[in-house]
Amino acid sequence: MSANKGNKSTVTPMMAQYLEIKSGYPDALLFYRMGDFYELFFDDAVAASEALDIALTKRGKHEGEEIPMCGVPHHAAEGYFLTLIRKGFRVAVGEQMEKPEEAKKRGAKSVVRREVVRLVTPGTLTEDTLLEARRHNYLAALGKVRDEWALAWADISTGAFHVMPVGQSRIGAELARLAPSELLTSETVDEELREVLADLGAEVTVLGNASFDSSAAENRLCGVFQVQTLSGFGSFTRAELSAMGALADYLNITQKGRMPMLCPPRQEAVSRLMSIDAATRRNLELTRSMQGGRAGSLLAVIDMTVTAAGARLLERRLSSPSREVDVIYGRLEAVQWGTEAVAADGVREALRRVPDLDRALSRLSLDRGGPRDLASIRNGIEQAEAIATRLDGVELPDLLAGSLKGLRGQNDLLVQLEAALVAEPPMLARDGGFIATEFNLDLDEARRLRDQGRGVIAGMQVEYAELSGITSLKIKHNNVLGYFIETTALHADKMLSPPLNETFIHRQTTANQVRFTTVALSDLETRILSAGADALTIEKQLYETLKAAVLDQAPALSELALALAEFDLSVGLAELARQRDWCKPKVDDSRAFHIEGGRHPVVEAALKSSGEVFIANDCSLSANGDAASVTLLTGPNMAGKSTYLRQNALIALLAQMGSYVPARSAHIGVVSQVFSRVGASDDLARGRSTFMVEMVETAAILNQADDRALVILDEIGRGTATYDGLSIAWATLEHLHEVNRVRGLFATHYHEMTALSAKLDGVKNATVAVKEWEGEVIFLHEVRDGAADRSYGVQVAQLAGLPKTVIKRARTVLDALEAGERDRTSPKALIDDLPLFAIAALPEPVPAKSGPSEVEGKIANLAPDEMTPREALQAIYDLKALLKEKAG
Ligand SMILES: Nc1ncnc2c1ncn2[C@@H]1O[C@H](COP(=O)(O)OP(=O)(O)OP(=O)(O)O)[C@@H](O)[C@H]1O
Repeated sequence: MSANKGNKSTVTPMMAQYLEIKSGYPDALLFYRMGDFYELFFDDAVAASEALDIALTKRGKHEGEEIPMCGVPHHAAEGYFLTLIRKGFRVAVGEQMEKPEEAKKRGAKSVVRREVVRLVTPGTLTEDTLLEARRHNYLAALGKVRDEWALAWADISTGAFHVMPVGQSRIGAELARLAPSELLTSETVDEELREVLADLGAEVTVLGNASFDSSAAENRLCGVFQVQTLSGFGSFTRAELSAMGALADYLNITQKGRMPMLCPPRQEAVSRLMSIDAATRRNLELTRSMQGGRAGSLLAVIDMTVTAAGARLLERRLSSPSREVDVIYGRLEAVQWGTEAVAADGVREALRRVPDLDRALSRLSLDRGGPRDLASIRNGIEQAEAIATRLDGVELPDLLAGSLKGLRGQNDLLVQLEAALVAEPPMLARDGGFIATEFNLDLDEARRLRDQGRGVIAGMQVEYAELSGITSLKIKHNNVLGYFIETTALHADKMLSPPLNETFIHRQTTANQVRFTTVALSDLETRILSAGADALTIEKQLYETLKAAVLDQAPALSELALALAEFDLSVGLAELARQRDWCKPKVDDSRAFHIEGGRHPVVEAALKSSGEVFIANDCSLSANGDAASVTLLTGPNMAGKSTYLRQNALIALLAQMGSYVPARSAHIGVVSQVFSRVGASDDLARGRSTFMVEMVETAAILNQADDRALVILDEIGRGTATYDGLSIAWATLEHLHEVNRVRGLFATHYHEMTALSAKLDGVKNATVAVKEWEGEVIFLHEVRDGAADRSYGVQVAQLAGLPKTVIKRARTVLDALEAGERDRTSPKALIDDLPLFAIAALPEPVPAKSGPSEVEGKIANLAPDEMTPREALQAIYDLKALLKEKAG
């Protein structure tokens, strides 16, 4: 049953109000506040009960039919909001705007006034419980005016606000970088970009074109920032204004006019950042692993920050490495300071005590905060001061010297907050108890009266017990009766008869108890209550004053929070470099790419946890002038080709985000774009064939890569028939070399391609070494110059546990094919010549000989303590060779 068919004349006043409010929010689930609960009705109730797995009940009738209903307690609502949002719903929160008594004054049948105070959507969350502390929660808007596009994005939980123009072909990549949880588009844009947006995985909210009107946007934004003109913030294109304006409009709609604190918009220039498209991000597992979570991603492995804001800054940097040498250099200097300075450890310790200032500030500005947020601000400033003092007189690199300035200047606010707040205040201002004693004399006085009153009540209980002779008599309190005297029903008669009934006034009889009051108790209660209420009123006023004092300093506090995050990130990356033995890369404007002893940080960490060692490898892609430099990598399956390819891309990326890198040394001429593709990855979700996806992605590289691009191609062409695949891979490599002139790594199983190195100056061959022993492969994971002779696919299949008969048969087929290729016989003729498949009897194991053998003798002569690992390995090979020889 739908709520919309309600005929208001036949419905109860409350249902009429419900339907009226609901009609304004047809796309949201309306949480309608009723006392201590939020209730949902009609279709909303059915959908919510299913999504939340809560009971669906009924409440009254509407047009003769029962109304489906479900409800959740208001204090637990946040959790339910989150579940619903994760399941793709949006929630409208309808609150009671007055007390029931106030409504009654308007007439007995009046309904409490209710209004939607907030629309909860994925991009507009602020509650700690709903957010991931270490990740940004971006709300983005995509604006288009004529043929210009722009992206604006904000994190209202921290106040960050950015905008930038974007070319249409880059929209997907930029959205992949930001990974917003909600994207706003206009009706027109939504149609035009349906496919890109579907790929995004974010909630797309389509707004009317009016929200994107660029002229209205200017006024709206001037209103938000309370300025006459936006020119103080920079000059914006019409498309940028449109995107920012839509964002502001949406915040206004969802927050019901209560604008969150937003920093002035910062313009980002695309040309200053390394460009990494969506497929590359997925493929390199930068911030999310292939499984979708943070675990297993590069971010998870390198995150040694100790504050939430530091972790968010790290994610930002990793998602958008710079291509400006100065910026990169500045960040690297900061990390270097962290690795060397004695003071860095102390800074890290102080940072551990820093709370999430950004999010506390944002909640306070939206009036969703409480005393605990004030305490977060206090504790944050305290630690900032402590760090600043610790660094007094210490020589700092420019970036951190700038941050140090941001840490200072909040002493007045700190003094005020320290004096005002108790050490650990409660979350909500509602119940008081957060202002310290001796901060406000009136408050101290009101509290004294209130607390004394409680002492007097205890005395009164003793007095009445004596008077009545009932030792079990108690004075209790509840929200309905206030203070009352209670005895068991056993004493009812006595209490209700003279002389006691002259003092005790009967109030209530329950199954087992009788309750009374007295004139003296009522008086005392009034005094306690008013003292308590006075105390609460004063505390609430003080809360408002303190909140205003904090918000007054909001811009400076945001700067302070950023400065703390910068310190956290620098010392976090320094700690990482120290622990993992990473080196400071050299980054410049050349076209160098020279890495010695490079490692894959994620694979290395995984191997380490199982006690294995990662083999470091060099990589040299340095290019002459504007020529290309591509290494063609061949080698068996499982040898480590993919790992090698990715590790070099990751090293470039880490260097340009301003981090040390997992290598012995690294020299990188700035990379403007990174492309990484793996052949034939499934993309069934998008309904494209694997090969089609591979080709679409390859096309994107060939069309976009310039001579500053780093291109990593892993087995391109393997998704189709051998000769088609080889031809495509061949032509792709030629194009990358001749036209795009990139620096790149190209892994392939098409050994025919190794011939290209003779024809193309910028192409050289490399292979990952293996040793073959008795038909088995031993992976050495060493990258060497030269080409692999074969793929060892059959041997790997054997390792994977394919039945021995299948392996044997595969060997026969392979030998025939290889022999045929040499003699140029057609495959058809070869197949015809092969003997039929038969389950061959496996050879019996050779029985062991008795007595010490020659092999055993040699083993006895080995001196392990004097051998290098290489000599030891060689000795094992020799022994095995001997064994084989003996076995004949
Ligand atoms: N340098 C290394 N040192 C130690 N172990 C490594 C190294 N490189 C790779 N490995 C190990 O080898 C495994 C296979 O590596 P990878 O997937 O890169 O091989 P591949 O050559 O790309 O294989 P395929 O051709 O089958 O895709 C990895 O999971 C890792 O455990």
